[in-house]
Amino acid sequence: MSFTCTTTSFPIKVPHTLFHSRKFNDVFPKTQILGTLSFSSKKNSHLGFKDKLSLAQCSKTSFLSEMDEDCKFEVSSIDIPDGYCKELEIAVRAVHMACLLCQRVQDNLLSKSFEQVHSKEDNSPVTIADWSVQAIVSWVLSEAFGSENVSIVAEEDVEVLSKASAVGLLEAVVRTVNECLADAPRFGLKGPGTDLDAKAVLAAISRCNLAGARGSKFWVLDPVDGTLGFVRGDQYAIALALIEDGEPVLGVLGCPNYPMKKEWLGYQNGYRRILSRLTSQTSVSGDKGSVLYARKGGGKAWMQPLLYGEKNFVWPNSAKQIKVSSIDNPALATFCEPVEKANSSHSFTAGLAHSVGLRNQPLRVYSMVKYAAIARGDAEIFMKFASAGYKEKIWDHAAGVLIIEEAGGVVTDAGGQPLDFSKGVYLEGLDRGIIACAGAKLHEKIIQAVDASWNSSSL
Ligand SMILES: Nc1ncnc2c1ncn2[C@@H]1O[C@H](COP(=O)(O)OS(=O)(=O)O)[C@@H](OP(=O)(O)O)[C@H]1O
Ligand SMILES: [Mg+2]
Repeated sequence: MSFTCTTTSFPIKVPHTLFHSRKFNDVFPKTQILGTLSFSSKKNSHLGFKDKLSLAQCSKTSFLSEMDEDCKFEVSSIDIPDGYCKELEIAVRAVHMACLLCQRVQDNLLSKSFEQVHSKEDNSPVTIADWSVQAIVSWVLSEAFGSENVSIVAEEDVEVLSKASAVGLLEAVVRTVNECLADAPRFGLKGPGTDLDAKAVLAAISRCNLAGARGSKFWVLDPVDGTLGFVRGDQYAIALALIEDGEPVLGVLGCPNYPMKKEWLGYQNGYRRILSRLTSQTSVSGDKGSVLYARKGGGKAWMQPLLYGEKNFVWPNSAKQIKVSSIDNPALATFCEPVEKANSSHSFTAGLAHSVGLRNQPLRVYSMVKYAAIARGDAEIFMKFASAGYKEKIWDHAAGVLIIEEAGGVVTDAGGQPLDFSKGVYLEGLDRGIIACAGAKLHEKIIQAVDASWNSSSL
């Protein structure tokens, strides 16, 4: 028996069949069923109850006194996600609002002009959607929890927006933010009452700062992940996570162009752009867009459709549970990777795919939608091998990692270690690259293949 728990009432993991046996009830008369969860772990596999464990609530004292020598099964405490309910709901609602904001901006961008795309100091693109989403999420979280209690680490700053030459740009951001906040009541959130002025919008954006990443609890936001996909009319994501003690505890991923059904994901690079020009917004809207979320320790991940038309958002908004794929044979698996060669070596992954017998063409998708694809079971493997010297940022991974893990998958660096969110804005100490898989067996194979081919690669 192994558990460490100091409370008097605590959850335990018990093999499902044993839980329902008379023996168990005799031994633990005071147990109360909390639910059933799927579970598969090496630690428990010797029990022969690999995939179904019941979640029971016991009192520690009765547990200890009534545990007898005949009971030769392993019990350990479970991290039940009883906290963060409010945080999760607010975060999901805010991301839904951000998705609709982004859809409006993207449609406008595609139908009118690309002049609305600006360059940051590092030459990466940024649009009014990036600043507006950051302002919205920052404002909503601060209103809900009090700005003094909320620390947000996010990608954008106000440098470009604050320049005298950017007055028109700032006006566009303020307009976009207010349009979006006017919709807050539809999402069950309180709006500001009167429009925010430029000063308030800039304050909301700059309230997010990188220093927060050193704290023990902070939100991390990528307002528009995959900006290149966004400006090209393709996939992108809004990624929000809550980090506590260096680990993501909540993850929310808005994927405005990833429909509840997977069909369109495979049509890359411009298919959606063409589609959106050929069809009216209303005719395609019902089929596109989803928001995924998970809470650490819940053993469940969820997906909701975006809100359309005049409807009001009513929690849990037709949430469907999502699970990773059960495919564990590389020959049948599909792997995703970044679209741009500059962001991950396509030649290395092609060699690696060949070496493990992966036959399907890689699914090249912009943004953290790749994490969503694994969590939803639409692909089995995600690999990213950036060039030497590039340091991965926490906001590009936190939400996706948690959602995949809770959907039943595995995410580590290429050395098999969990990603470390405790060292500031970068994933410090990351070994070579990132590997996310639908299951442990596939993951093991990919890790071994990386080891076998790494030295002969040019990475
Ligand atoms: N050189 C280099 N190598 C690796 N990664 C980089 C690099 N430069 C940027 N980035 C970060 O990658 C984010 C986009 O990753 P993707 O997986 O979406 O790539 S791709 O657009 O599909 O090619 C991208 O996120 P966004 O800036 O939000 O788009 C960056 O944070
Ligand atoms: Mg990003």
